[in-house]
Amino acid sequence: MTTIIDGKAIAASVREKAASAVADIKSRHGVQPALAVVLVGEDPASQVYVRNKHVATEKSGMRSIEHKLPENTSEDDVVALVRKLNDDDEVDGILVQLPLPKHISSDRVINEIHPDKDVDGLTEVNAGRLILGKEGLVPCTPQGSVILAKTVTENLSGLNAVVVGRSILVGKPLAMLLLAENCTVTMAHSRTKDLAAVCREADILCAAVGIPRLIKGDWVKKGAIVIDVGINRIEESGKMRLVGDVDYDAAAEVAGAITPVPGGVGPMTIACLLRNTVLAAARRRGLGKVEV
Ligand SMILES: NC(=O)C1=CN([C@@H]2O[C@H](COP(=O)(O)OP(=O)(O)OC[C@H]3O[C@@H](n4cnc5c(N)ncnc54)[C@H](OP(=O)(O)O)[C@@H]3O)[C@@H](O)[C@H]2O)C=CC1
Ligand SMILES: Nc1nc(=O)c2c([nH]1)NC[C@@H]1CN(c3ccc(C(=O)N[C@@H](CCC(=O)O)C(=O)O)cc3)C=[N+]21
Ligand SMILES: [Mg+2]
Repeated sequence: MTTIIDGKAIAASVREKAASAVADIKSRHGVQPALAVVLVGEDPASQVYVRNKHVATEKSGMRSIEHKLPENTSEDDVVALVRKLNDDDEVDGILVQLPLPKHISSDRVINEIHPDKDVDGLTEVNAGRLILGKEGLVPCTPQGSVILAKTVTENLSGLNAVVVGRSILVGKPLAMLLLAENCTVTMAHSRTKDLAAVCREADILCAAVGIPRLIKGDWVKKGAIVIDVGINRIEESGKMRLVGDVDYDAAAEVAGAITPVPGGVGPMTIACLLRNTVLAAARRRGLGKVEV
């Protein structure tokens, strides 16, 4: 039998832990952790995500500060806002929603975020810490993906992990986290030869590509853990629907465990963002160790 990994339920438990840490911080130290989200432009999908983050942040007991800037905002103005948030002692976490409009360098903007407030874990400092095995803020989607895999098998040591996709936001940090779990990691991408054969070797198969149902059922090894990061909006029989990068129905026939889309990795991303914000608040404000 295939286990359908319930990302929504697991995310709810991560969010509960974050909420009780927030309550604890409030009662013991009288401070309310705060997350600032910066959204530039009117991309509909980004607006939905930012809205969801806002609701989840407030539900956890933290303060949510939204900065919505028009599409034509200059790079310098976005950088100026990030610097202002860096200097604001009440702000614990800063998230700049990606993608940014084309005239703005996301690399420049992201690296202006103070590493201790970088709850997305995307700055050079946090990416460096991850690769060096030092403590830092870990990107949310990869973090959530590994939590989900570990609900199936707590010990991932020695397993063959294949990560399809090598983006800075997902694929690369996910490969690093799986390596830290002592997996044997293969990173596949658009130039990989015979992707099907590479995938068939995977005990843990992670797809972070952005192509609907790229990964076919017969690319999945029997009993494998399949983590589908992809979020693709497609039109099917006249209706819009969300599908992953994995051909879910076919893959579920062979996988040992699989994440659905929606209800898999997506909710974990937001839960881990709350977790990172609590961790950032505790570290920055010198509140000692918090359990999240
Ligand atoms: N669930 C969640 O919370 C999140 C979901 N996502 C979703 O995850 C997916 C990936 O996002 P992201 O990493 O930002 O995407 P990017 O577009 O930044 O990266 C896509 C990666 O896929 C690789 N790729 C493209 N085509 C192929 C192919 N035919 N075969 C193998 N590899 C290929 C690219 O390779 P190359 O480097 O060679 O170009 C690249 O490394 C998207 O569907 C996105 O919506 C993203 C963030 C969070
Ligand atoms: N700086 C930055 N950090 C990000 O982490 C980031 C980003 N930019 N830009 C866009 C991507 C995408 N992303 C998602 C978050 C939640 C869901 C999510 O909650 N998904 C629900 C469904 C939501 C729906 O119905 O659309 C689910 O899969 O069940 C999906 C995708 C974060 N991203
Ligand atoms: Mg990219």
